[in-house]
Amino acid sequence: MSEAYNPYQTMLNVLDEAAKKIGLKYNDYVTLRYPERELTVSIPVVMDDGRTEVFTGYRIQHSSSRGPCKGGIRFHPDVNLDEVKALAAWMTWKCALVNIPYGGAKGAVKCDPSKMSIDEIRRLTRRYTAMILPILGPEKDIPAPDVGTNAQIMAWIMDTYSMFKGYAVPEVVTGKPLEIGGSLGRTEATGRGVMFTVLNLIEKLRLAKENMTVAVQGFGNVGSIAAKLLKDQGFKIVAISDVSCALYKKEGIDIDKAIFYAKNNQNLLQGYTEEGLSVITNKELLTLDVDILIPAALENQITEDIATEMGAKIIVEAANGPTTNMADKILEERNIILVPDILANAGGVVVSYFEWVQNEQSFMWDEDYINSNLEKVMKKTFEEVWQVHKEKNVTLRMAAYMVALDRVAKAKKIRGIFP
Ligand SMILES: NC(=O)C1=CN([C@@H]2O[C@H](COP(=O)(O)OP(=O)(O)OC[C@H]3O[C@@H](n4cnc5c(N)ncnc54)[C@H](OP(=O)(O)O)[C@@H]3O)[C@@H](O)[C@H]2O)C=CC1
Ligand SMILES: O=C(O)CCC(=O)C(=O)O
Repeated sequence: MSEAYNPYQTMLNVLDEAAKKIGLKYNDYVTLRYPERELTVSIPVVMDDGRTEVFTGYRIQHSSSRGPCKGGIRFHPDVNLDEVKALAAWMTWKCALVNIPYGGAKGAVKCDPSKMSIDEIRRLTRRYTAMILPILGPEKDIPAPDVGTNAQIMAWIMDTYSMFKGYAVPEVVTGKPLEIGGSLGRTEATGRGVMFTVLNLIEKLRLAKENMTVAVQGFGNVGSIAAKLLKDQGFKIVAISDVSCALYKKEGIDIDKAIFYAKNNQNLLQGYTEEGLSVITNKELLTLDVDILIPAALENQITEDIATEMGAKIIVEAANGPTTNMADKILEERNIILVPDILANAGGVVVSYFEWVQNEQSFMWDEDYINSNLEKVMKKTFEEVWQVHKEKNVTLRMAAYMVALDRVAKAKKIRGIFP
């Protein structure tokens, strides 16, 4: 991976610039350039054919200054340490930005769940959990779903942790099934937060949502739900994609039908048909002439060349880290508005926080209460970022980092650096 595309370096570049802009001296924030703790584990798993395979896993805790570390677990064949370090740091900034009492963490296992049986995934999850267990806990570090993981995997994490403790500890993980203490609204929360972000932005820009065109890259938990909720709001979703293919329809794709199809086709869009639908390339999707582009897949998708050819007027980052530093500069020069990941996709961790609070209280909130509180948090956070963006004449990404870093640096300063 070249330096420019190293997600941790991407994060550091923005962090350093934000620190300068809010007047922090190097000593005031240097510790935030490093994760507090990095754990790499080798996870032996007996595969269905009797072979023992050893997988590499990580759990990175970037910061615990504002509370327990918090962040998802990714199962993906291409994960690497710097990527997980970046994802952990982005969690610190995201939790601070939406002002919930958490620090940031992220975990990952280098594996391809699409090529593994359910039993192999369960054995891998349980062994990985056992190996990172010393640094987990409801008051230490609380995992959640991310790419390649889901509520069932969170249930196995909860069960493995609880077995070691000797009693049920639902609050050790969020994004669990409802039956064991999961929260209503968590599955949809990230996509719903993306939808609120789009609505908050177009209100500021005084644009009417009806028939605004949207392209969504990635059709997993976040992308498919964001697409569905935006379609329900009156937006026209003209393009969607996953690893298997990218699809375009000028009149708008029937998202409910596409979701139903993918669910019954091993979560793949490949083979989906509709009258007027055509297959396009991933690059064509990213550069389509649409009102809004929503990257909802992985990092480093919007590179310099994509940014140069970008046809969208607005980008709302549902994925973590989809845009490189150089692409950011080009988009700014081209006056393409970009709402950054730590704001746009924060809905997931906000409802994770609600889930953790419900578990701590042994009490369940109803879905309307959860969704309306999520809407309030997303609106308030958007307003704060927008104000800094206008007052300081900086991009929305820079404004979001300035707000978040200020909160984390203050917490660190008040607590004092050891000794
Ligand atoms: N889940 C959550 O609550 C949160 C997730 N996020 C971020 O959102 C993003 C998506 O996560 P999530 O939806 O949970 O993950 P999922 O695993 O549910 O879905 C990921 C999707 O991205 C697709 N994809 C992967 N690579 C590409 C590519 N190169 N081009 C097109 N599509 C691609 C996958 O396709 P296929 O299935 O074919 O492999 C899949 O449709 C990630 O960046 C994640 O960190 C952020 C906040 C919270
Ligand atoms: O819900 C959570 O705790 C974290 C979700 C996540 O991994 C993310 O926001 O990137």
